[in-house]
Amino acid sequence: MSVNVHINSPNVKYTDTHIVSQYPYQTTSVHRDGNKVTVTPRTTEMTFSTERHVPQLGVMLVGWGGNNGTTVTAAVLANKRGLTWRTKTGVKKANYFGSLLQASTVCLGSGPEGEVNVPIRDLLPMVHPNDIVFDGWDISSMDLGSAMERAEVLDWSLQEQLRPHMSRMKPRPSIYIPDFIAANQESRADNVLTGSMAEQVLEQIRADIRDFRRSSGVDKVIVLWTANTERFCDLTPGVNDKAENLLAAIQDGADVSPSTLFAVASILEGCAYINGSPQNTFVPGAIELAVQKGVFIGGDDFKSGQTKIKSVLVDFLVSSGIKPTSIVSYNHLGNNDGRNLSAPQQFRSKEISKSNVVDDMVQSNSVLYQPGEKPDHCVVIKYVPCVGDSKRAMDEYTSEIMMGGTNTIALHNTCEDSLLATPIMLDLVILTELCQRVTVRPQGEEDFMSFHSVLALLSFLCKAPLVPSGTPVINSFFRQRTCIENILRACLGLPPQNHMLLEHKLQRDFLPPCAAYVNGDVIELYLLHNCLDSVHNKNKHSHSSIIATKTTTTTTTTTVV
Ligand SMILES: NC(=O)c1ccc[n+]([C@@H]2O[C@H](COP(=O)([O-])OP(=O)(O)OC[C@H]3O[C@@H](n4cnc5c(N)ncnc54)[C@H](O)[C@@H]3O)[C@@H](O)[C@H]2O)c1
Ligand SMILES: O=P([O-])([O-])O[C@@H]1[C@@H](O)[C@H](O)[C@@H](O)[C@H](O)[C@@H]1O
Repeated sequence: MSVNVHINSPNVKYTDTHIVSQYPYQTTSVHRDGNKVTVTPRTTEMTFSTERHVPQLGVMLVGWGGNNGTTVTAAVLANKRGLTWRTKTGVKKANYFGSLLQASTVCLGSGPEGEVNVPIRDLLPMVHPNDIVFDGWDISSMDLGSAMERAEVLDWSLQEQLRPHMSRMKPRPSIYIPDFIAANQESRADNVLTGSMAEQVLEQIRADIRDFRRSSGVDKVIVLWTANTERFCDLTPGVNDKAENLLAAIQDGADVSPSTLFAVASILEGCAYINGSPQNTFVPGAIELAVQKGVFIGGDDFKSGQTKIKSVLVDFLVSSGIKPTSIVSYNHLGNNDGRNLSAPQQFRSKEISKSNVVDDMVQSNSVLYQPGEKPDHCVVIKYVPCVGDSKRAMDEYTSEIMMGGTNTIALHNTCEDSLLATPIMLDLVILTELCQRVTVRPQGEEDFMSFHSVLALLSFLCKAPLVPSGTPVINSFFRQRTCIENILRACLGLPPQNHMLLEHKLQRDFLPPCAAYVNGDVIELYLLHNCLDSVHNKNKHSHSSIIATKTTTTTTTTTVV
């Protein structure tokens, strides 16, 4: 059941069309001079505005017939229909476990009932995954019912219920340039476009997007790449360094990857484009084109299992003052992704995205690491057909501890790769769509502005976060998650989650700065304003004048206590 979160505060205004919040954005400016560090707090008053109308969202998947593409489509259908199915361990029910937005919660504060936690999806008006309409392309012509069977991800008793619906879905013919993916994929390629690169991209793919938007009646379309991992492409001045050069290169049929071609077509159609694979799809020319058109792009490479754990474990170790000195990540998998990754150039793309995920955490701790010092880090991926989509990940983390000690953590993690990736795909498109409805006006600015076209907020969901030039790349799991939570809180005028719980740490009866009361399915939040330094204490030595603004269903009362 969803929860209706309503913020009672003079700093938040609910109009018919928008939620408008006033938000003091507090940061610090730091200057180091030798071993002296000067820290200057800064506050910038911001106005956040979020459109309340949730559009009908269409998602076009590149690689729709693959394990992830079929599984996400099946999962949404199963949830939408409330399907259950019998397995050897009992009856299973469709759900969205693994989704940050659908299956994880945030604490809104505390009240008479204690802490109140609600699903992230209930913080702001968001697309519900059940309402997403799918379409897409694949170089394999197999219908989605048969492709779901080929994927061998979902229980057969569920597949039987879904097959009549999935079999009617047929991937559109796609752009196929064999040199970018493993040669072993050629046997699938029976559904490919012909004609020049420009005709395929600037005419057919763009026409497909327009056709889907018209025929499905969706309000907006987001394109997501979940096709095979490509080799990296060369960054070539005059070819992909600028938007105009990239468009010219496409006209000339130059060395442009299918994933970049889909990016260009999507951007030109005004559709956000997300890259779920590790290759360098977003060449400088594609990024420039997205900025010019004011279209969101995001990626790279879904962060689903082994790497997600790495971004947690290394954060835990380094934040605990323990020094990882060696990280060995081995995994084997037997799905078609693993088959494609068995080719050296495709493996190299994945090795890069899986290897850089600890850099920010390591570089943050100069007590443990000298400048430039890093743990040994080895990534191995092997293709073992027998295990199918049930990837086996084995990791060994060796760390230095106190007084020359050594700590070794060994993990064995069996991931149903596609069942870990598909909730992430849903979070990516739903978060992107929400960000398309958020604008911000910093104090002193005339107009509201959108987030930068390179949507860094998606970092939590990606192994190799794409960020605007000059922006720090954050891989730490908890920093990434807190970033999303606090930005959503800012849209509601709520302060960042600080976990201080001072109301429980001071030897006084201290009213929480943000009180939450559960009233049926409505969560009422009470923000205390002008909360002064002094508070009541039990022997009444100090004066208190906390102003609480409380809006009840009928009247607004301001109480001075
Ligand atoms: N846990 C995960 O599953 C996970 C995590 C992170 C990243 N990824 C990445 O997601 C992608 C998809 O993974 P998967 O397990 O679904 O792989 P998959 O091989 O099952 O599916 C990929 C699909 O893309 C199709 N394809 C290849 N080239 C295409 C093109 N040019 N146009 C359209 N379709 C094309 C293939 O025919 C195939 O159906 C891979 O790049 C993988 O590395 C997966
Ligand atoms: O689990 P994770 O590391 O996030 O990501 C997975 C890799 O471990 C695996 O080797 C690869 O085949 C998958 O495509 C996915 O990238």
